[in-house]
Amino acid sequence: MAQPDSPAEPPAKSAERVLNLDNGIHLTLRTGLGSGTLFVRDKELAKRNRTRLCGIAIAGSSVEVAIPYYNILWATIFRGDGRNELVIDYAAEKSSTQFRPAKLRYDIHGTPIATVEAWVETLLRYSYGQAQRQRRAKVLVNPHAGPGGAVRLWEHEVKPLFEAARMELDVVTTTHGGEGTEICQALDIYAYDVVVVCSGDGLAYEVFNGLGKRADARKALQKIAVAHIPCGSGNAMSCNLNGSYVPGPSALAVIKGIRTSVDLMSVSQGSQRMLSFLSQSVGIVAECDLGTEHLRWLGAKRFDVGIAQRIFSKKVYPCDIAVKVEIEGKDQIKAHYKQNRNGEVQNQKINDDESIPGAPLSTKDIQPDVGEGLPPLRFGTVNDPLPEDWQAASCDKLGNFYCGNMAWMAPNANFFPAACINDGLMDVIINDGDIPSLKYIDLMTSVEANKHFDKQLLSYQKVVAYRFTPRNQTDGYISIDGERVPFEPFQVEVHPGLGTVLSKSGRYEANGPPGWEESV
Ligand SMILES: Nc1ncnc2c1ncn2[C@@H]1O[C@H](COP(=O)(O)OP(=O)(O)OP(=O)(O)O)[C@@H](O)[C@H]1O
Repeated sequence: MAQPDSPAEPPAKSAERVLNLDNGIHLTLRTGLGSGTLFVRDKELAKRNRTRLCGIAIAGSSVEVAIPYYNILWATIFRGDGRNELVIDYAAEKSSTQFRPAKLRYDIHGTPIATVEAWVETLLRYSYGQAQRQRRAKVLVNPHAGPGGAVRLWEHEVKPLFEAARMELDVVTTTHGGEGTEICQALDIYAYDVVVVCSGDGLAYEVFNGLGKRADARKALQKIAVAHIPCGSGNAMSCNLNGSYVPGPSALAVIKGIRTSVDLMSVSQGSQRMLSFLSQSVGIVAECDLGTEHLRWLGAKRFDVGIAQRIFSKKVYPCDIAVKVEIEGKDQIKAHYKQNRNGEVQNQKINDDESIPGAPLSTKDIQPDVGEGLPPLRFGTVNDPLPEDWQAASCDKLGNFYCGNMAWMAPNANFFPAACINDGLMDVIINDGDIPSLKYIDLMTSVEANKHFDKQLLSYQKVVAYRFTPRNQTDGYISIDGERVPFEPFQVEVHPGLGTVLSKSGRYEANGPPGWEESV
């Protein structure tokens, strides 16, 4: 089980680490290698949890149980009529995908209250680390997301944990498409810390766009973190930020999540400008996503079925692509990933103070700071002349154009292993569509094993902007974050660290491109 970051110094004094209560109850806070755990010496509790608690086998003493700090949701002193009680709420692991809130209650009449208060504060400090406690959340639940069931998942798997963590919840079940945008456009950004979407990635797209449409867009995107509870079929955002595609562990990751700057992208098409947080695609992947809506009941499997159905058709998508490339060459990209990964501690917004600026940015193209709305477009719109220093190419045989801002696009689909959360760069992969079927199958199936990155058939670049212009086709699929947009030219540029999310570790949870550790 993942642990939160090491608690900030100063370390607790020994009296703050061990709490001795009546009836032989000892509560010990143990940090250090492999621990970060509350040990509870309590015969009765140990008897009830004979073998395991929170997924941790009980070692050594048969009267001691272990609860990782990561699972601690809250601790408080309940002051009753002449009887004070220490109450500790934690997430008990029912299975690897399900947590249930549970409580420890101990009478503390024989212990000075100040001692217990100090111990409680130490426990909370260790358990939350850099994460904000008791977040105020606007929760949006899309009852029609993915295979359905988001309302049930929210009620049973998530809400009880959020409540046990004493989060302040304002819940809306959406009634129509676009409501996420409307709500976030009008949101009182000083009344909330986070917008949590219980949905697929579509509702997160609406939230970013709602915040982006405001006159104070930049402030709103910095002040309000966006978090995802996976209830759709792809659930990319949660895979990347929570390291999970199921609601229970994701709920815990959101409770303990760290505010982190995330790159966002502006897409201009016709006279429209929209924000994209995840991806844009044209070709086989776009068709598999948007052309399989009728298979929604299959959950994530609908993408596999879509790929299999299309791979033999050798369909090509003629187009012009112009790119402002920042890093070319797979070895250089691995080296960039390594650099970024090793220095990424800086990517976290160290606390929740809204005045903390976004993460340090590695891109050379920082946008000028003008006004409070969305940053101005550095490269103009799709209707402007193409900048001269962009690499332009005509692609007659394109099979797949895929631009990603996150690594996983769905569970087991780490399409962009070199993606970094706020390096100010977008990852673009391109492959032809007329490659032999068996090689195509090999290429597509190698994504699941994270072996596609080094394949010669696949080009992989890091870019700051591009323009895509379809040619010789009357209609087709263009996907922006999984939403269909008109089959017309579009242009995209990245905004370094413009958005804010809650992440488990201040970076994407994916493993990186194969062999990045050895790159120089
Ligand atoms: N109550 C509702 N009725 C109809 N549409 C809704 C409602 N609430 C939200 N939507 C729309 O549903 C779209 C898809 O939502 P979402 O991403 O949450 O689920 P999904 O598409 O099923 O998930 P995935 O992208 O993983 O397949 C969103 O663009 C949103 O506009």
